[in-house]
Amino acid sequence: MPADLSPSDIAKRATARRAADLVETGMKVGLGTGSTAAFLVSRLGERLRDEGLRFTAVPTSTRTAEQARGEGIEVVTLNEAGRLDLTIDGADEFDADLTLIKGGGGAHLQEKIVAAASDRMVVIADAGKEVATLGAFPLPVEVIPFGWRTTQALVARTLENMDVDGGETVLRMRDGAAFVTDEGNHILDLHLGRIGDARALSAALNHVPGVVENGLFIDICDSVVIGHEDGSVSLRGRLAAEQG
Ligand SMILES: O=C[C@H](O)[C@H](O)[C@H](O)COP(=O)(O)O
Repeated sequence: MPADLSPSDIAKRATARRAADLVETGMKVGLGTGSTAAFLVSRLGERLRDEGLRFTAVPTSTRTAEQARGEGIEVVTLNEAGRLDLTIDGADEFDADLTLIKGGGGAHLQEKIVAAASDRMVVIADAGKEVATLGAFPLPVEVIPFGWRTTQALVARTLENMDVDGGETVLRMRDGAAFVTDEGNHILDLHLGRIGDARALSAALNHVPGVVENGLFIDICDSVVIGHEDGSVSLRGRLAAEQG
């Protein structure tokens, strides 16, 4: 291992390298966003140069698109690609049902659309992201800028009727201003502590006027590759079953 990688980065690199092996020449692949996904894109660039791997990528953010192009990967839009074979993406939390919280980097809207367009979604995550109950990580909710304070109040009222422990809703900030997503929207981070019923919460949040999409991914991810700090990986879901 290179001395400059932290234990956490060793875990991220391990999961990314294992998932990168799933990509085959000719595939159309959704590329996630975040620090773990960055290891994936870098590994795919290596495979492209070393093994002649050729595939088409649909990135889930401008950040990932820039990195992928820099690696020489062919990037197309989702509209150009249509149906995708596979999406590989990071997550902020996942539970035993492979329900996810995503959006810590503010990219969950594009990520959810790309994952939904894919035959399968494989998550790459370090072991610390596995939880018994979702909700310690604040749930990102993308809202349109128009009237966001009203949307925030409506979201707060919605949470009063939900099976959660907390209800604080915080506008995400960056450099002293409201964070702006690739789609020109803002993010409310919901500090819930515990999410008792992710399906009910997701439906209720997406029903609020002004909400574009929340960061819960339900029945979308089929496998998780978990990276450990010793450089090993373990599998959950379909990939675990396939590998026996
Ligand atoms: O919006 C960002 C994405 O959902 C990321 O995949 C998620 O936040 C995990 O990021 P990281 O790999 O940096 O922990």
